[in-house]
Amino acid sequence: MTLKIEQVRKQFQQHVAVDGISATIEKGDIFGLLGANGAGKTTTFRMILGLLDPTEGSVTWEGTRLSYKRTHLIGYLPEERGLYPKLTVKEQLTYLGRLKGMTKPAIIKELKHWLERFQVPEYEHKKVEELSKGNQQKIQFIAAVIHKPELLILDEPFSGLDPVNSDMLKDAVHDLQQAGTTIVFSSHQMNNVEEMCEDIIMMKRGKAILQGSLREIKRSYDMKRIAIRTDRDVSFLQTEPGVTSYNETKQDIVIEVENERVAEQVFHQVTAGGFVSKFEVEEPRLHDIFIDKVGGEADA
Ligand SMILES: Nc1ncnc2c1ncn2[C@@H]1O[C@H](COP(=O)(O)OP(=O)(O)OP(=O)(O)O)[C@@H](O)[C@H]1O
Repeated sequence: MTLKIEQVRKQFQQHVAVDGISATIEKGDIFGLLGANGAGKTTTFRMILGLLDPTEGSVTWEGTRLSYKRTHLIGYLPEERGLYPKLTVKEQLTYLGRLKGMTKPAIIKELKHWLERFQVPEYEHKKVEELSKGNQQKIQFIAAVIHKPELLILDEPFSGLDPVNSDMLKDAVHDLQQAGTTIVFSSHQMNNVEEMCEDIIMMKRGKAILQGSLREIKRSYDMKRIAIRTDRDVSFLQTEPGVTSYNETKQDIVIEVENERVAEQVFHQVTAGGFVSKFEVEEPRLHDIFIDKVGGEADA
């Protein structure tokens, strides 16, 4: 089961929201879609789901176009949460499960399983409006997965969740992946993306500015962070060409350098003067790559 996005473009009047995105996502992958606010992530999701027609290009699942009619194949956690506040959790999920073609006993069985798993079995008979935002999010997640979709699209699944709930959701997503579900998700929280994805696309103003395996991206990225531990004074590094930042933490001096060549140079300078107990070149964090590539400002 392959999800294929080919040269997809979406134009709203004069505005190009998505501009020539391509990606191949294999069965059982967890694929990350990153970008600042307004970069085009939700628009891309809507095209994958068949809720929006691309202006150009195509999205196919096993060679055929996805449409919301093939709804049993797809699970979607939208960014704008869409639960009915006055319905109980059971009523809500029964309604949504029926739309996905499930029988009532199957819905109840799955619902109980998920509520147990999320440690909130007592929510079955609570109205959605009585639940906190984070807990509503868990219910919305259950709504996206209750019918065991083959393709799961999660738009900002971790927003608003505390660390415990966030971990619970991550475990659930991992288990679904193990069971063969193909998962595409967006997140502004780079640590979540680092933990979960093998492949990513980073979007800016509708275009892919970085794409591929996260490991390769990090390996090839020039920006390097170095942690140094020594009793010697290395403050001369502050004005060293190629050193882009210098910070003294409690134990280490942490600097950032432009590339590997500068890292080598710094190594020779620092070690020439005597004993250094630590000199560690770390991979760049996705957070730093994001800031470097996308910048601080939103795209909208
Ligand atoms: N129906 C629409 N009509 C006109 N413009 C739209 C429409 N939908 C989205 N846009 C524009 O397309 C751009 C991309 O929006 P999109 O919602 O895909 O971004 P996003 O990456 O999901 O952002 P966020 O992280 O804030 O959710 C934005 O500039 C937005 O204003």
